[in-house]
Amino acid sequence: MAAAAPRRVAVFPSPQALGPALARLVAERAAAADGRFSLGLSGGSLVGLLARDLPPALAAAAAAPSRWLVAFCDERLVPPEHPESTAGAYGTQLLPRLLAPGPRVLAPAPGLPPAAAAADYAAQLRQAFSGQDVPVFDLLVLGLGPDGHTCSLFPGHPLLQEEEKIVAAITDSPKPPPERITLTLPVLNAARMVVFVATGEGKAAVLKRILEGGEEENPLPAARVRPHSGQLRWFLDEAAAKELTGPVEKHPDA
Ligand SMILES: O=C(O)[C@H](O)[C@@H](O)[C@H](O)[C@H](O)COP(=O)(O)O
Repeated sequence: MAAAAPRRVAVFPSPQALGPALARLVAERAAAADGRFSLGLSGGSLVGLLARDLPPALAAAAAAPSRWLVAFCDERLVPPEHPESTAGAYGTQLLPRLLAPGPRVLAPAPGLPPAAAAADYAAQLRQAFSGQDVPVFDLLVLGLGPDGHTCSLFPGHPLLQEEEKIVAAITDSPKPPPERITLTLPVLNAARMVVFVATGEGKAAVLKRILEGGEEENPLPAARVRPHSGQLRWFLDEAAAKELTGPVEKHPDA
């Protein structure tokens, strides 16, 4: 495996303090992007965090996301109006709160079976990132499960070996719903910057293992995210970071 990318670990007192810092980072990366800003978003608790803190951060910078391309790092194959839909959650909670004109949003086509949904989403990405063998996102914001999963890449799953596809289907996700599509590791590792966001005590043990446990023969999915030439950042709250003993950047209350 390639050498680990340099990484920074930032610890905030609470998710409420972390959110504005994450939003500022997104706004800064967008402002620094050359032309279009491509942003990949994950689901779970991130949706609420970004919906709360990204609109004010962009309003403060008077930045409209019209030059943004937003895509989802994984999606649960449920109808968009279903409470488990990541695109649906962003579509109702975040996107309407951004200044117009809004971003271009790529979302998996609803109603397709898993393999066809993955192929369709891969085709959308290939078109949006034409000229690149593997889409290079300016920023990917990833979550972390207590089992070490990220996107819909789960521990021990054959999808961890995927080297050709940029989007893969999964029909046996251990976290429901079982049918999903996900960006693959080659896409995650091609990004210019990856930020993992993990909050809560339930993530503490897995973070200790990923960040301070040393090399493993079969690394957890999140530990396999080591951008080839991009930056790797971790945004944690104190509860999630409570088992870490190595150096971290401590941030005061925002
Ligand atoms: O489908 C999903 O659930 C997400 O895309 C997944 O990758 C998520 O980011 C992690 O499971 C963390 O979720 P929480 O932040 O809600 O713990």
